[in-house]
Amino acid sequence: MGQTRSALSHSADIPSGAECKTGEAALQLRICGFRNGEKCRSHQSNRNPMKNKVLSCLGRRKRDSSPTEAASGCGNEAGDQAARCEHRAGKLPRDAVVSAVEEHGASPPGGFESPSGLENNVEAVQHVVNREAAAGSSDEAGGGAGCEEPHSQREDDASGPPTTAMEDQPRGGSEPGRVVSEALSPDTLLPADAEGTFSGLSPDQASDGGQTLTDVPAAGNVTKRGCSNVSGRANATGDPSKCCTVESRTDSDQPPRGPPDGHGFQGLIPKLIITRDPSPTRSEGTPPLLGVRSELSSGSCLDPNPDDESPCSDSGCGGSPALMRSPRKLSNSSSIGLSSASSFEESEDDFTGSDIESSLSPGRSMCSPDDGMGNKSWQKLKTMVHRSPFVVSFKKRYPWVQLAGHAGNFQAGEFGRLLKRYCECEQQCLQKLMKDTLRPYVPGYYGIVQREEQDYNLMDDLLADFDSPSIMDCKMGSRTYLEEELSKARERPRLRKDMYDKMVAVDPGAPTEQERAQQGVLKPRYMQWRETLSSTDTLGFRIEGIKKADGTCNTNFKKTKLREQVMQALEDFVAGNTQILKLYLQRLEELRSALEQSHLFRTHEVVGSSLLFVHDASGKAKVWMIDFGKTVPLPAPQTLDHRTPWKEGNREDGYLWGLDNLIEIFSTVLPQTL
Ligand SMILES: O=P(O)(O)O[C@H]1[C@H](O)[C@@H](OP(=O)(O)O)[C@H](OP(=O)(O)O)[C@@H](OP(=O)(O)O)[C@H]1O
Ligand SMILES: Nc1ncnc2c1ncn2[C@@H]1O[C@H](COP(=O)(O)OP(=O)(O)O)[C@@H](O)[C@H]1O
Repeated sequence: MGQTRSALSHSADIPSGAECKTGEAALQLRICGFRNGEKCRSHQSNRNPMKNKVLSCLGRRKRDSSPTEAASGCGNEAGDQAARCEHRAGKLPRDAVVSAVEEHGASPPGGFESPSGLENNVEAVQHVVNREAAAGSSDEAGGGAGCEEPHSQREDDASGPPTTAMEDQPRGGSEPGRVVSEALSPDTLLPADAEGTFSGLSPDQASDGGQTLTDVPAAGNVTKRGCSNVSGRANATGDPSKCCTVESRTDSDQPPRGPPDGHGFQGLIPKLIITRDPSPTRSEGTPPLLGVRSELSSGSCLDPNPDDESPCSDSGCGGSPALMRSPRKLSNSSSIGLSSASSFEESEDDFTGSDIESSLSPGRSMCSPDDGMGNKSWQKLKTMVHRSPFVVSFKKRYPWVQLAGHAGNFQAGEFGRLLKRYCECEQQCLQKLMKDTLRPYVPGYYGIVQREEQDYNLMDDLLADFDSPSIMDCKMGSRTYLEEELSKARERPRLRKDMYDKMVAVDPGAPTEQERAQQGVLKPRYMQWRETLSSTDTLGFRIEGIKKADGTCNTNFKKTKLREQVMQALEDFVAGNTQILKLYLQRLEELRSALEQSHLFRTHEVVGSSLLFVHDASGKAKVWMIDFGKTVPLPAPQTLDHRTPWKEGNREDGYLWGLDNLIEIFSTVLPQTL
């Protein structure tokens, strides 16, 4: 992929003394109070700013801390926690949250049966509605708040989504959430095809223990940028000094610049080498893989806090207390491939005789390692796969499956809803989607709820209306990381041991010699490797996972790249059912039209979002868009057509190009099933 550079990243200073400790876990969902102008959410006892705390609260999954990572000596845990908390403490507060589920007409349709251990939670479910800031359409404005405090004034918007174009009304009907203005600096492109030289360890390494290096582009055109905040996160203090600022520079011989917070750096200078992947691609120019060869200073360590590189990462986008309270990432979680939501397990009766569980016996399991190598980490994933049923309205009992994504991100909600770990970026997007033409194609969104001191986005469970559904997750787009993540990797490169391990698990030969020596890769490098290994790069989408009605599941699609391979997977998914294929095709075409008309879509970079295909034996088949954790507004008046090949800086994501291909492939498969 064409490697130009943008400078959308930012960082947040970590105020000292931020209190990270949460109070006693409240075993309820409850109204989230919020004081206007609050600057450090970590002081709220009902917040859960700590990733580790979250993990310990959920008590199910945690970061894959390999011995190497554990022994990396990057600071003690308490210190790391404090640092991370403080880091997040510099992020945007949520202004106001009030409301209860009853206000939104979401009373149970009757017959709700609380699952074991969930009674308190269910009873106490409170629908938290953010009063949207006065600037209710920051997206329309194209962002622009930068590092400012969010608006404290909120509009009381209890209106539901528009009834037009609403195939699926949310079961609630309130308009939760808030919009936070955002700012981007469109003129902050860094040079293409850069071979950067990274230098030193930035001061924040000491706090988060991460492998943070400071880049020095070999040839550069680094323009000055201010408090840009691509994901709506900003320095909660509003202190410009805490905003990311990169000095203008065009001379590669300039001394290395420090991290965005203005700190200097020390240490040896590792080197970033952009390598080129020979795979066919549609990106403009000669899009390279971001191969990174860092010559790390001795004594440096790998990043034990790898989740700070995308909007929903705990510390990644610089300065949102929303993130602070709700770290989204479990670093190795996606490698799980198929997992159940941890809290479904926690809160529900065990469901014995799970077909998925039984499918995981060696004889049946399809969730095998990509390369069949039996790598330990992948083996471990298999044992984590199981169904987690929960009781919902109408006393319907059904299993819930998380096909991809981050483990522990989901909890059972009620009334056919589920809770996804709060991510501010996703919250803002879902909120806006409730008013967009895309509304029928996304899960209904009901606001933010809190459970056990963790905030969640409450949304429709798309499986709720299906019986023994077959499910497919297709990640859309030709790029799976934000431009921001790329620039961030250059500015503050963090080696990801977990990603290195995932890479090696699939292909031991994939890491470069340097990466092998470092036992780590940068996130964009890993993501690009995944893209070129799969059909993302060549078709603009990839299959992440498939679970079939018979309980078999397959997340072994990392190397599914060729059109024919995809076709085969689709055929298998629908079991040759022509009717289902037709319905899917029709739905995809409708979705395409809706996308082409969507204001939100036009004005957002949509990265890492998936299409969730669901059908069952009754003949129902639907497709929804999910996962908006990396759907970020563009600076006005920029828009995307989502088909133009990506060239860094244009922010095109290839979503529609991928959808075109997907539709075309479905159209090809269809006659073959007749
Ligand atoms: O699928 P595998 O190969 O495991 O890689 C995962 C997926 O790309 C995740 O995307 P998604 O959330 O769409 O599944 C991504 O999360 P984000 O890009 O959303 O952050 C993870 O990054 P980390 O969360 O940084 O580990 C990355 O490790
Ligand atoms: N609204 C939903 N209804 C039903 N299943 C969902 C829903 N959202 C996500 N899932 C399941 O969870 C998986 C991961 O979702 P995603 O939003 O991509 O998580 P993450 O943000 O952790 O990547 C999906 O593949 C799907 O199986």
